[in-house]
Amino acid sequence: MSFSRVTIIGLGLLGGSVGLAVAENLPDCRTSGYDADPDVRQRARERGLVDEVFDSPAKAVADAELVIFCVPVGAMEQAGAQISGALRAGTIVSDVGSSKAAVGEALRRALPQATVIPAHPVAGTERSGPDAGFAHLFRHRWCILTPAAGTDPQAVERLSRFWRALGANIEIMDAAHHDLVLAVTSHIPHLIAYTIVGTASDLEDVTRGEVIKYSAGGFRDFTRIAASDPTMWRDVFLTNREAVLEMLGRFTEDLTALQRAIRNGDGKMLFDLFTRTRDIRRSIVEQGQDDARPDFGRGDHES
Ligand SMILES: NC(=O)c1ccc[n+]([C@@H]2O[C@H](COP(=O)([O-])OP(=O)(O)OC[C@H]3O[C@@H](n4cnc5c(N)ncnc54)[C@H](O)[C@@H]3O)[C@@H](O)[C@H]2O)c1
Ligand SMILES: O=C(O)C(=O)C[C@]1(C(=O)O)C=C[C@@H](O)C=C1
Repeated sequence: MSFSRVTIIGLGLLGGSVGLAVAENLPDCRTSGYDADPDVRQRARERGLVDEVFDSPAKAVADAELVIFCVPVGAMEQAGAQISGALRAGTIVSDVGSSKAAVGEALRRALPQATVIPAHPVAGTERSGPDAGFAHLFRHRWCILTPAAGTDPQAVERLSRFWRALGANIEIMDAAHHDLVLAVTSHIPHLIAYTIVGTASDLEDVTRGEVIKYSAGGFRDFTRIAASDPTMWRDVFLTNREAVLEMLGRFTEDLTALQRAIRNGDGKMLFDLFTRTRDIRRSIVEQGQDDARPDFGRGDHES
């Protein structure tokens, strides 16, 4: 059975995209929404991100069968607590947060009576806010569900069906494993982008104007990632601290080995590594996961 009433808490990039994707793919499902920021609520009404925007979180969730929290991961517990007295029995509670173990614990603490199934659509852009969302965001993307052991399998299947209807592919994973994998594939790449753009802007011998003027493809790609929302990413690093620190330790060791290879003129090491990494890129393209493809759902929304 699919959901006929879904509430979205947080109407920025992710919340807005979920609302628009439901309208496009599940026309029989009615959506309601709430955001803590009155300006965002106003813009969400103007853009029609959900069928009805409420000024109170309790009213927004009153008849929901599914509530999805689309707020920064550090705000999940407080956002959950705001609706704790207002949920119907049997409501499924989920989220879209980028880290999963801490978010699952936060939502279960705030809503002990609810069926909590954390989720992470691995899809996004560097943009944020109510103007950033679009209906195709989840098409051909993975959505990872991290239910705790013992979660009702029918509820998990119901949520999986919901995300499949929005175009996503489903993977079910242990929350701790999710956090380790995403530390490598998403969180550390963002940290590297923030670092390299920060370093470039702090240089004394190279002016900020030169950095902007001569930014070639590689650096420009880093600047896109480094433009991502500061609140969201602060919270990701604070909630996925252990996995990020573990992977950062490995990364730092590998970077030091590269530094040594450059100093020692060890061309073979550099060539072998660059050959291995090129093969990874080729595998991604071969598997059809290259988001430069025209139907990947980003194109017309890029600024
Ligand atoms: N941006 C991405 O690429 C991306 C991708 C996948 C998952 N996520 C996750 O999605 C979530 C939302 O990210 P986003 O990019 O949509 O951010 P966003 O800044 O675009 O939207 C977040 C919204 O949450 C609202 N909010 C904050 N606290 C609230 C509260 N207590 N109650 C109600 N509303 C509240 C804010 O006002 C804001 O409008 C985060 O947990 C993030 O980790 C983001
Ligand atoms: O494409 C981008 O701009 C993103 O950063 C999206 C991205 C990612 O790292 O892949 C960012 C955070 C998420 O939790 C999921 C997706």
